[in-house]
Amino acid sequence: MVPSPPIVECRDVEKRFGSGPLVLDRVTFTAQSGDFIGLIGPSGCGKSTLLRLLAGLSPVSAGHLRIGARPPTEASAELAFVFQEPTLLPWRTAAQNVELPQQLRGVAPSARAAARQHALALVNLGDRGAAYPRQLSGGQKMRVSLARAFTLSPQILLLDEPFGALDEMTREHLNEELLTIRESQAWTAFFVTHSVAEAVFLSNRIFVFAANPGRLHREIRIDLPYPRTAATRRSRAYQDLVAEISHLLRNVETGAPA
Ligand SMILES: Nc1ncnc2c1ncn2[C@@H]1O[C@H](COP(=O)(O)OP(=O)(O)OP(=O)(O)O)[C@@H](O)[C@H]1O
Repeated sequence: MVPSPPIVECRDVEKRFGSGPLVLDRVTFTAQSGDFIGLIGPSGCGKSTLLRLLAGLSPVSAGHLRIGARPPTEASAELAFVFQEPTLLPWRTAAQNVELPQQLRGVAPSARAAARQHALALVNLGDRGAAYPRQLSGGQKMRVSLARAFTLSPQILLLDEPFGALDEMTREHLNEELLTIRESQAWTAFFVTHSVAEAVFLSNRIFVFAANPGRLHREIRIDLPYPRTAATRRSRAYQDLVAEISHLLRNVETGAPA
């Protein structure tokens, strides 16, 4: 069988801002369609910067970065970005926030309405479209933010600590919902988190970054079967992986040998 071409090809990518220090040093990996890649590492190791490079929001300083064989700036229509802050416009309802990207792209109102309703239903907010952000909980606002990203039918979903500000229970629910949504959607995810447990739960691959300069230190495959559920968190295999990767991360943070 001929292997399918990677959806992301990143080879010897370097990044520095202006004449500042090297932020990312020779980062090399490929991602296959459907990968769920968790990015973890010490503060300042360049995780968010890598997402911005993938999104074409900032140029690489050196190296080769392609999204579906194209430079990131030519692939922006295939990407959606979800940030830690839900970034909703307070004067628009949840539904109006969700449809904003399509409105900006000139999509006709009837097609917008259908996509909006579908996306809100996906995140279990089908009946809250008329609510304003101030009337929603933190978890619901993040669901709206996810729904807004899904209306773009992205091939690649870039998530920068999307659940970092939420309490643990809400975060665990949203982790499970995200994986359920993934069963019906074909996106590839890059998910930045400071939580090893969250990264292990969601990902089939974890990239552990080291800092100064930021670099890809180690890749770990997470072979736990999908669908993953609350029972996954109770499993020995899951807990062992969380312990092992937490230990690795502590060593990366303190500079001890891995
Ligand atoms: N626009 C910018 N101009 C200059 N330096 C920047 C810019 N954006 C990021 N940096 C620097 O790049 C380095 C990596 O930042 P980045 O936000 O990518 O790290 P991170 O791993 O996501 O950190 P954290 O886990 O704390 O969010 C930091 O030293 C940061 O100060």
